[in-house]
Amino acid sequence: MLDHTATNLATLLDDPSLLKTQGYVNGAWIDGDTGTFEVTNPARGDVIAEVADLSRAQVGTAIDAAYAAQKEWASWTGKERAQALRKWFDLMMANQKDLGTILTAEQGKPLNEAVGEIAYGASFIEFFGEEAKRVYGETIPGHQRDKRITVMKQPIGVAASITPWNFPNAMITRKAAPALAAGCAFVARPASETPLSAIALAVLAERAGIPAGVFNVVPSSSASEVGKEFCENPKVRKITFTGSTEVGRILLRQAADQVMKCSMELGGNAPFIVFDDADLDAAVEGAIMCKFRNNGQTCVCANRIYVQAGVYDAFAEKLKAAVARMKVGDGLEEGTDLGPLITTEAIEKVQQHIADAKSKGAEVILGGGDVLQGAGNFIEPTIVTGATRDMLFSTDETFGPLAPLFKFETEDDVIELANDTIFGLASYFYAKDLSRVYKVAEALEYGIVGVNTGIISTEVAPFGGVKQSGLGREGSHHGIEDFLEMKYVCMSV
Ligand SMILES: NC(=O)C1=CN([C@@H]2O[C@H](COP(=O)(O)OP(=O)(O)OC[C@H]3O[C@@H](n4cnc5c(N)ncnc54)[C@H](OP(=O)(O)O)[C@@H]3O)[C@@H](O)[C@H]2O)C=CC1
Ligand SMILES: O=C(O)[C@H](O)CS(=O)(=O)O
Repeated sequence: MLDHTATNLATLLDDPSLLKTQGYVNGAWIDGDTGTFEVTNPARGDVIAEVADLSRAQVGTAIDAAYAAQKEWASWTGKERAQALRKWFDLMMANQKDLGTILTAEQGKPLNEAVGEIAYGASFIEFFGEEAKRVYGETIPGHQRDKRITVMKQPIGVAASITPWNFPNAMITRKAAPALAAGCAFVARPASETPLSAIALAVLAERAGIPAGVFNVVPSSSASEVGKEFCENPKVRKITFTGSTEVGRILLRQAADQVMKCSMELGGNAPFIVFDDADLDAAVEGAIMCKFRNNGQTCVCANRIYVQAGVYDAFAEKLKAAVARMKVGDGLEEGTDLGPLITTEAIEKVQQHIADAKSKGAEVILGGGDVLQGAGNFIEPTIVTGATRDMLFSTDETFGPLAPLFKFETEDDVIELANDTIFGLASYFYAKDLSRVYKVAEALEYGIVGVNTGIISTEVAPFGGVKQSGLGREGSHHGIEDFLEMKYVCMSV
């Protein structure tokens, strides 16, 4: 474990100019009217930056700038917007390691995961740059001999985003890319824990020649005030949010007053099912990636692991051996598999879930949730067996390195168990029998089903949830529709 010296982030970068701490509004770098707020490295506990704390009035100014810039941006051809987005993509990839270092320093994930997130985030800009040229309309045969009907799609206007700390780059680009490709202007409010990655995106947007006012970043310590400005300002026509279902409900209620279009990527509670006929080694590998990516801090992480009785003990032993080999440490350190959790509250939630499970009869076969020594938010990964549906992790998202193993007997039993949640984002199962694969994939009530894989995230597919996991889809050619309005023209000839 590192001795937790100060991070001195700028000294770790090839291009320290990527490390800015101001807001980016209408093409200008601005300080916050309400001072600054601190950003800390969750692995070392040291303050790595003091970031501009923009006021609600300054967020309003950013919205005004976006409103003023949007019409001109929408007048560009799809190809012209595509060329600007391509330059932004190229700059992100050229600065991938620096962007990853900034991300790890403020969020904590291992550097290889952070660098991977940059490529994932950039892939949305590349993909939707291409889609900018394919916003097609249609003609419809008239309902009367003298009528002609054409349908056109136009950008919705100003879109505003609120995003979480767990993917500080990709959650912004997954929204900004389709918005800008569609001809919208964008105001991004990043999580207060991780604003530096968003600001670095603005540095590169400016270098890519994206016009002033089209892409704005408004760091702020007050999320609720910014959320209210986004929902109450009549110049904003779309709010797009990634985060907890609880906050999603707040924003939906606030947006209702203006009947604002909303995209919501909310909480999850993913089941990960291992059938008797699964390739056990593949299932263990998939469980490791699905459960421990970002140290369990993703909305698509396996939250409940169901293993059929015939392979339960073998799977538990294999998983325990694999997790025991994982290294907990500073994400900036070579060889780290599991970084810190984002806050001490996140640690307490994992410990609460472990204590609850033990009190209801679960057995800890690895770990136990002890905090590891050092200034960072480090906690040992834990596996429990004997998990049952009355335990907290059956209904609540753990959002940390806890793998609860549930035993099940039949296919019908596990489908009922898997679907018994208010959430419906991601689900996974390992099996070989083809008819079982088809039946289970159709029966799972989720927006995403991973079959014999633990990683489902890609820019080419429509990411999103059903039930209380959200509204709308991000990624794939569907993703741009959320930033377009459809209009038809009925003409008498
Ligand atoms: N479906 C998905 O793709 C994802 C879902 N999530 C879910 O989010 C949760 C974990 O992420 P977490 O960041 O803690 O979630 P939160 O919902 O607490 O925060 C998400 C964002 O919303 C902001 N926020 C908080 N309260 C308000 C408010 N009243 N009005 C406007 N904005 C607000 C936060 O700001 P600040 O941090 O500055 O307080 C942050 O930027 C988990 O439940 C996880 O499943 C997370 C990521 C992806
Ligand atoms: O915030 C998240 O958890 C992401 O949506 C998960 S993913 O898209 O990176 O898989």
